[in-house]
Amino acid sequence: MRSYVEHQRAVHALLDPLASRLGAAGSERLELSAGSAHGRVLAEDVRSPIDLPGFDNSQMDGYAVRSAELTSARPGAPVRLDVGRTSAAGDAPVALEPGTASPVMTGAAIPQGADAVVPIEAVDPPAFLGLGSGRHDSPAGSIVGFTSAVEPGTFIRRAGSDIGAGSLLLPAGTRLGPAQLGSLAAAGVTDVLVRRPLRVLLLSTGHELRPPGQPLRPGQIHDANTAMIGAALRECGVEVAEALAPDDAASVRAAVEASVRVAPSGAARPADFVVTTGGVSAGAFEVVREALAPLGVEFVKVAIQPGGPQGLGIAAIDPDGGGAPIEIPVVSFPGNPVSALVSFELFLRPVLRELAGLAPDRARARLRLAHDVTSPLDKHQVRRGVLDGDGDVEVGAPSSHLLHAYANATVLVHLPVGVGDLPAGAHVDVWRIDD
Ligand SMILES: Nc1nc2c(c(=O)[nH]1)N[C@H]1C(S)=C(S)[C@@H](COP(=O)(O)OP(=O)(O)OC[C@H]3O[C@@H](n4cnc5c(N)ncnc54)[C@H](O)[C@@H]3O)O[C@H]1N2
Ligand code: MOO
Repeated sequence: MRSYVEHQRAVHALLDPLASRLGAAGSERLELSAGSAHGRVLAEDVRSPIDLPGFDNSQMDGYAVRSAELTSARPGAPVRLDVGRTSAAGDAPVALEPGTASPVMTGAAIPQGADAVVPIEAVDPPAFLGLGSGRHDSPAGSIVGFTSAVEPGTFIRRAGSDIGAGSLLLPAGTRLGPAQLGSLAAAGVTDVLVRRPLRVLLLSTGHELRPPGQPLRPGQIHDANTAMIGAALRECGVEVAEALAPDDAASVRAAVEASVRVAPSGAARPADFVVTTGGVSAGAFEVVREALAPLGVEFVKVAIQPGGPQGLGIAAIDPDGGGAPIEIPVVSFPGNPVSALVSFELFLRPVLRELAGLAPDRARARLRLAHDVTSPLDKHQVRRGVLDGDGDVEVGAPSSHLLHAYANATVLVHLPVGVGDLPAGAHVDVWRIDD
């Protein structure tokens, strides 16, 4: 039986070569306004076409001044200046006449001739004179006083201080989240070249399965794995094609063969890899094993619970007969829903997130057990748990059909090989799954 870490490495080695398909060759250009670039990864460097800020502007609501005119300003000996023209956000720059101070608003262009801004709170009077309600400039004859000197540059946001025109805004490989999309928008960028996502065929197998919404005959159950593993794959930036295979090896094989064909219209791209659930253990109708073992997929037992029976390998497929075989990586998970999702967390999620330029690991912590637990000595057991009011771990039952309990869990609890009985208060490693 292979260890969990050995199998994790094997899955990594199987899928890591897919990185070569994610370069600029397979990339696509997306309009940022459509929102579809969110979460995608840049395929090329993006340089800023403009300075940001685009012009010197004020960091405060206040008065723009010539600092040299305020050098003598003291609390008992204020410098009084005539109020000049106002600069509001969106106004073209105005000129600051010598001997005047211009009302300037946050984000407004610094008037030509000014070299500092004094916040309104520090001005006498600490209010704009006659501005507002449709009045843009203070009445003629308005005067304001300043009671301290000001350093040149105070409260001025210089043009290009965030980034200069032509400088690297975002390097290739950047994942486009809110801050990155905002930064591109601020620079006026309208479209970007992004890496194409990997595409997977997600094949759920089982004669008993019916999609949610279809009536169940005796012995039938709803297909949970397609929705669950499909969502888990999408969270890793993977594009998912779903298929529910009837319970025979020929249809499993046909679904995998169809996934590697290039559609003549170019509408649906061929899959880069295949993930299956079900049909891998010791039963009489193990269709995945029957269909894919002859093509080169290996079925193994991993010292883990849940998720013991696993399959992986390269399937060599000759979709049109007689041609050169197409090789496609396959990862097969057991059908029990909890087993399938735990398998995904341990074996597939890290490598897929790495390929997508996302953080591969779950947030980890070492926490105390709220109660005694028992785990099989020869298996790495992964239980689902929640934290109690003290932040200690309440560990759920181990059975791999308890999907509802998984849906309410906030941590995966790791009880490695060699751990048998653990008392309340003992420390265990947990992965947070509550994001
Ligand atoms: N004699 C043995 N029996 C079993 C062994 C074993 O070593 N010897 N291993 C057990 C373990 S552990 C697991 S895990 C399962 C794995 O079975 P399969 O991968 O072959 O999966 P199935 O038999 O197809 O299904 C198992 C279970 O999960 C339900 N299922 C399957 N697909 C779905 C789905 N898409 N949505 C919801 N539920 C699904 C299925 O109805 C079964 O109840 O084998 C044990 N047996
Ligand atoms: O490995 Mo099975 O996943 O224990 O239920």
